[in-house]
Amino acid sequence: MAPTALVDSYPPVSHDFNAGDLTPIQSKKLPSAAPLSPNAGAEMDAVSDAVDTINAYLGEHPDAPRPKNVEEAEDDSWKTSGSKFDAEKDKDQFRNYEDAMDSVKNFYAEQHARQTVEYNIAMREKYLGKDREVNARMTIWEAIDKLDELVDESDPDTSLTQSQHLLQTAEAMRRDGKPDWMQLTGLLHDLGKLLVFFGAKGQWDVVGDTFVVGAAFAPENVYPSTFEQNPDSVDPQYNTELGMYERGCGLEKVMLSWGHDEYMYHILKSQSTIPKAGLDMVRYHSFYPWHRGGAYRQFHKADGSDEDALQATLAFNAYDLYSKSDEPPQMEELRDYYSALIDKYVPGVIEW
Ligand SMILES: O[C@H]1[C@H](O)[C@@H](O)[C@H](O)[C@@H](O)[C@H]1O
Ligand SMILES: [Fe+2]
Repeated sequence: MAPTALVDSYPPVSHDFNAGDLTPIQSKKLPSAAPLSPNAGAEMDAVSDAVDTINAYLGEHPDAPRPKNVEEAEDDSWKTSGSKFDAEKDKDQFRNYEDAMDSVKNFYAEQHARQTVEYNIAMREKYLGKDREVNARMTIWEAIDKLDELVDESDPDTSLTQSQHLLQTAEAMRRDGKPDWMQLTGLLHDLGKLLVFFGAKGQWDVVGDTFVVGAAFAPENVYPSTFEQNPDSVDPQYNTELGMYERGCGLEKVMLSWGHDEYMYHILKSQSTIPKAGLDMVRYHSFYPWHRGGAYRQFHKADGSDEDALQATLAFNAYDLYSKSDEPPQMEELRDYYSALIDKYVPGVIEW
């Protein structure tokens, strides 16, 4: 605000203030203005201590005792408040795979045939193993710009660029008053698609919905018949309800088809301070047969941690999917706002 506006909106300040105008009671309470007493330093210290005490009392002093997990407690409503921005949208217009373009159908035919257990182990070794190579050193903004070189073949719902989709997701959350870390998660969730530039075999091992490998392919997946081309579908180690896993082992122990979710989850887990719920949103956002279809519950851990992850993923999903029909956002106008969130949770140069 311009200084003139400030002056206009308040009663005019009197410039002829005179200490002699103070009533005797007031002047008694104030330390004398001049000359400085030999004790001035000590008096100032006393005043400053008193201010600290008051601030501590108000809970505003950095050293004031604060309730534990104050951030989490404040943010709790995101779990249950749902989404408002999409109230008027026709949800049936999204994820219509029956009438999708051939490129989408061909994408899933290839992905479902090629995502095997063997391939998944090799990719985890390559991208997450202790000897993993750093593919690039980039800030989040550089990564967002780079991702615009990709056109996602699996997506029947958007013709916008990747950066526009990321901003739409984040902006819809911002409009609905979701916490800052969640807005940031919206902005970052697809950056794992950079795998396309880091030696992926194609798009089939980067984008699209994810599913469990190493157990029977669930019918809740899109185009489920295309899994017949996957050699694991006839392997008795893998083609049963539990496959190579134990009931209740927890999703943490289950391998999801390799792609941008799992990769980005690990990048953020090791190089950001985004809370666990945000990491889960990234890790499971493409796991539609699970979060939308209700499949793979046999692997849920009894301690409720997978239910928590499901709640987080569902809270995220509406923004990811239904913001795709929003107006394309103006990147330049939003840069400062999101830069502050990036600096708070995932600053500087990231090792990709
Ligand atoms: O086509 C889309 C796209 O690749 C998304 O990034 C992914 O999260 C979705 O699950 C998928 O359906
Ligand atoms: Fe995604």
